[in-house]
Amino acid sequence: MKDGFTAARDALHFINGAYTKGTSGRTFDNISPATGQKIGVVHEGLKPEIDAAVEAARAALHGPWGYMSLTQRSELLYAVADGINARFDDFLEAEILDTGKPKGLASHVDIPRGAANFKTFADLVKNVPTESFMLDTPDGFGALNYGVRKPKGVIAVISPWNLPLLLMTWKVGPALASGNTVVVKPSEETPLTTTLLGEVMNDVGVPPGVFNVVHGFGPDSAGAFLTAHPGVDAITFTGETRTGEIIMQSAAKGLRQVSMECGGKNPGIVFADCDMEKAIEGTMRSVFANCGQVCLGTERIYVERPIFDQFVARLKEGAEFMKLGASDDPETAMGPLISKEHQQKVLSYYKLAVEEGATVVTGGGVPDMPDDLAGGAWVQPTILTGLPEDARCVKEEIFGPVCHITPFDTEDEAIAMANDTEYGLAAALWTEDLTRAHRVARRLDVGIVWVNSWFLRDLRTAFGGSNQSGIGREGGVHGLEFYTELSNVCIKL
Ligand SMILES: NC(=O)C1=CN([C@@H]2O[C@H](COP(=O)(O)OP(=O)(O)OC[C@H]3O[C@@H](n4cnc5c(N)ncnc54)[C@H](O)[C@@H]3O)[C@@H](O)[C@H]2O)C=CC1
Ligand SMILES: O=C(O)/C=C/C=C(\O)C(=O)O
Repeated sequence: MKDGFTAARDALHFINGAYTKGTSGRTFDNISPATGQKIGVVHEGLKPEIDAAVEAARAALHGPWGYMSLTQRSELLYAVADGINARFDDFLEAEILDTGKPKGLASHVDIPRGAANFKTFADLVKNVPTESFMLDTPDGFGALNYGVRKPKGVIAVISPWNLPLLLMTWKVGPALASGNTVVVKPSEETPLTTTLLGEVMNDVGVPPGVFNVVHGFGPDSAGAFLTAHPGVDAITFTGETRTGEIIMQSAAKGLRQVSMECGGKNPGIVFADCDMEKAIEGTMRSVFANCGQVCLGTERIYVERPIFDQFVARLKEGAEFMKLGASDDPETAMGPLISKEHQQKVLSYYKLAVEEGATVVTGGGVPDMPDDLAGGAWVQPTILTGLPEDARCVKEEIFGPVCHITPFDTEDEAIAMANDTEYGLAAALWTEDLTRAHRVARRLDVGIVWVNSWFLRDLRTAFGGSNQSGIGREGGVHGLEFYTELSNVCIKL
C-alpha cells in the first residue's frame, strides 16, 4: 500500500499537487457507517484553504496544462483511468470504509465507473465537432464562421456521499477533458477516494493545481467558501435540492453558471404484460441498491391491478431474502445507510408512513445485527402500500431502501400519478408491449426513462432531471456544453 493511502486515511487536503493539513487546525472524525467506529480524521478547510486551492487552480490554467495539446491531455486522462485501475484495491477499500457498501457493488459499479468517467470524456473531446457556417456576403466572397470550444476556467465541484468516486469523477472527468482546472469539495461523509485520487494525479503527471481537494462541511465551511469564491468560474453540484438552491444564490454573484443534479421521487410503472421475473429483479435493484441511496432509485411503484398482489408478494419475498451485512461478506446484498443522522431521517419516514395510514408489507424498523455491526446505521428494507397519493411518504424523497406501491387501472391514470411530483429525474417502465413503452416514455416528465431495465448507463447520453431534480444535462456532448465556453470566429473571405 502506498503512502498516499495513508494520507487519504487521514483525509488531508490536496492543493497544488501536495497533501496538506491546511492552516485551520480543525478536524472532524470520519465514522464508519457499518460499525459506528472512528475510521480516521478529516481536516476541515476554511477560507484560507479555499483561497489557496482556487489560486493554484487559476495558476495551473496558465501553466503547462493550459498549453497542452488535446491529444496530450486526453492521453493524460487515460493514464488517470489506468492509475485508478492500477490501485483498484486501494480505491475499493477507501470507498468501503467510508460507505459500508457491499464489496460486490463497489467493485462492479463505483470503482470501474470512476475510471470510465475519465476515458469516456478523454475520447469525447477528441471526437465532438463544433458548428461551421458559410455566410453569403454582397461582394460574393462570403465569410466562414466556425465554433471554438474553450475551457470555462476554474470549476468548483461539490459532490455527495452516495456514490462518492463515481459522482465526483463524473464531474472532474469532463471538466479536465475540456481543459479546466478543478477544486473539489467532497462530502464530509466520504472524503477518502477523492483524497486518494490526488495521488494518482501526481503519479501520472497531471500538473500541480489542475486537481485540488479541500475537505469540510457546507454552511460556514469549505463548501460555502468555495461556491462563493469570486475566482470560481462555474459550479457543478450533486446533492439535495435545498442545498442546490443555496448554491445557486452564491452562483448568482458574478453570474456564474451552475450544473445541478438533485433529488428525485422516481416512479416505476409495472404493466400487467411485463415479464414478471425481469420486473421484480429490476425493481429490487432500483429500490434497494446502495441501501436506496441513489438519486435514480424508485420510491413510488405503480402496478396494474391484475398483477398487484402477485407483484407485492414477490417484492416482499425478495426484500426479506436480502442479507444485510459486512461489505466483505460475499452474501451481503445491502449495507448500512451513510450515517446515524441519515438513519434517523429514514426511520422518521418509516414512523410517519404508519401515522399516515400505510400498511407495512415488510420492514419498517432497525434490523438485528451482529455485535460488531450493532453500532452502524442499519435499517430494514421496507415496502409500504395503502397510502393516498398526497401522503408525505409518497411525495418526499426519503433516500433509503423503501418504496410505496399503488395499484392502477388505466395507462392514463398511471402516467398522471407518476407525473404528480415536484421532481422529474428518472422513471422505470416494465412492459413487453414496446408500442406502449414508446408512448408512455414520451409522456413522463422526467430526464431519463428506462424500459425493462434500470441504471443501464451509456455515458454518451444526456443525464439529468427536470423541475426540482436539477438544471442542465451531464453526459456526452451535453456535459461539454457546461464545461466549455463556445466562441464563434467569423472570417471574411
Ligand atoms: N445524489 C443525490 O441526489 C443526493 C441526494 N441527497 C439527499 O440530500 C439529503 C441530505 O444529504 P446531505 O449529505 O446533507 O446532502 P447535501 O446536498 O447537503 O450535500 C451534498 C454536498 O453539498 C455540500 N453542501 C451542503 N451545504 C452546502 C452549502 N451551503 N454550500 C456548499 N456546499 C454545500 C455537502 O458538504 C456535500 O458535499 C439526503 O437525505 C438525500 O435525500 C444526498 C446526497 C446525494
Ligand atoms: O450514473 C451516474 O452518472 C449517476 C448515478 C447516480 C446519481 O447521480 C445519484 O445517485 O446522485
